[in-house]
Amino acid sequence: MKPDSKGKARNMTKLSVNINKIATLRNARGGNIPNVVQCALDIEKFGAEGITVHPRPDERHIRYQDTRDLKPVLKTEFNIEGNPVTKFINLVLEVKPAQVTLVPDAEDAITSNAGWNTVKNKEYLIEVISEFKKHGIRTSIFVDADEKMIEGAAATGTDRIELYTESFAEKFADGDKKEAVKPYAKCAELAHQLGLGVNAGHDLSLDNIEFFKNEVPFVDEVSIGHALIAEALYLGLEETISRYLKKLQ
Ligand SMILES: CC(=O)[C@@H](O)[C@H](O)COP(=O)(O)O
Ligand SMILES: NCC(=O)COP(=O)(O)O
Repeated sequence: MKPDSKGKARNMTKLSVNINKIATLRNARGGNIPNVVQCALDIEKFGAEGITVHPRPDERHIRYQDTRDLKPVLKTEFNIEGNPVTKFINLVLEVKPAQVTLVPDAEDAITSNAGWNTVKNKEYLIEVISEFKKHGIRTSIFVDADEKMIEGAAATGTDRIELYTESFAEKFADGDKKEAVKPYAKCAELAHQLGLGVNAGHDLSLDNIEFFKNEVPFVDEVSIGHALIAEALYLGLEETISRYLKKLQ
């Protein structure tokens, strides 16, 4: 932990790179260019501290087989995200990543578009989370920055929450930075008090990450994909990752 400008304890925030979009590019031609596994290894070499994938039921980007191919070769933390339908649960129990992030996304969702209602789904989440934890897999659940949902998450036995940052990113882009980040800072503080680890992700970018990191305490990890891969088109993966790492120090 290092103190920030206000003297508050800050932990180091790990960068986990979501490689879904690399798989999207590969799938566009049906071959193996770019090679998703090789890209993940290079991303690790460039300093990322984790690799995130979000296999969706239609396997439009990351395929279930990709997760099996990645697991034995990755050296950093492997995080698999998804809706815990039976097929997904079985995959995670087979692959055994360091972390599973549960996301309540509908099959036809273009991307993740909501956090869990942790109060309504409490029993279901308790059941799924305990199964993953029994197998030594750290759990995280995707939630909106809503204090009731954080309290509900703590009651499920999850190790961490992932704050769904789309609304922060949207308001930040509109210029309302302070207001945008307020609920996230509150919820991260509350999660920490309740003994939960804090992750964050969705629409984070080189533009907004430093502000988020500086304003929101106790963030253990951010997972970033869409913007990072788009930025890398101009900067290259190595330079892009190095810029994120500097902003997350
Ligand atoms: C959980 C989350 O926030 C998503 O951003 C996600 O993992 C990205 O998924 P797509 O690549 O399918 O948009
Ligand atoms: N968990 C969020 C994630 O993995 C990446 O989201 P995005 O940067 O692609 O929006």
